[in-house]
Amino acid sequence: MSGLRIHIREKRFDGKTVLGECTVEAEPGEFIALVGPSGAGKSTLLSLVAGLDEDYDGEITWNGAPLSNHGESPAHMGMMFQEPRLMPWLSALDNVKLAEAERMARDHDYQSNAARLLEEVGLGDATDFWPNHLSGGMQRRVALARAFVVEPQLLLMDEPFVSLDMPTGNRLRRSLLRLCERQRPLVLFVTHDLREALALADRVLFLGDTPARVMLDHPVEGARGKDLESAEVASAQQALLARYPQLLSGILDNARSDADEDEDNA
Ligand SMILES: Nc1ncnc2c1ncn2[C@@H]1O[C@H](COP(=O)(O)OP(=O)(O)OP(=O)(O)O)[C@@H](O)[C@H]1O
Repeated sequence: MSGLRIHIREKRFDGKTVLGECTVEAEPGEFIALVGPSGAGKSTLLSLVAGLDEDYDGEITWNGAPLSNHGESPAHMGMMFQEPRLMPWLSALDNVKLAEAERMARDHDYQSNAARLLEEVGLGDATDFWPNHLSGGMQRRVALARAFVVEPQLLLMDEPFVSLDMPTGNRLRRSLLRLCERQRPLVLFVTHDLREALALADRVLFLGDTPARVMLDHPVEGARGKDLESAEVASAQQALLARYPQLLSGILDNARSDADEDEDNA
């Protein structure tokens, strides 16, 4: 098949099975959100796909070939995490260029896309800034540009916009969708915010149970890029909650306690 196929039979940490039987198939260009209660194994699953952890029983393939971090990966892969993980001694531009280094070494005619990507995410005037002179939202923009500069066929995102204020998060979500529209990567996007999943994704996968497995594969109605705070997203969330109350209670409890924490910190 074309695209991504994940078949995990088992993933253990310290003798404890964290992921059980999990199968996910996804086509190139799809945007898939992965949600589930805290500790369900979302980040673990992403790190297996990223090849950061190869100690598991199962197979992960891209267009039928093993997707491995060793040697040449069959899919250009982009990643973005909760923390922007920028090199503090490099400018914004050089941080993005760093992700192109391998490609530049391989292809001497390759022209850097780093400046154009920074322009696209709204940082055209800040390319020479050091990370510690950038706001948290701007640092995430650099990380977003860096994820896309490799023109990824597969983009792995682990809560990339968590703990940003709503307007900053919304601007980043819009930038992400614009870049997706142009480059059409397959996106695996981990979030604990069900509204964010319903606003961005084509499909939402719910990871849950012990050991974790995919408990629900939910196609999202409507176009990508809904407003997180819209009535459309609220009613989609309500409908899901009414249909799968047991499944979603853990996720919504997380979201509520995060919101309480944000209020306490405000
Ligand atoms: N390196 C590790 N060593 C041991 N246990 C680990 C390790 N990484 C994760 N775990 C355990 O695996 C389980 C799944 O963790 P994971 O971080 O993947 O969950 P998650 O769904 O991403 O959670 P959250 O939403 O809180 O980030 C948890 O019980 C966690 O404690």
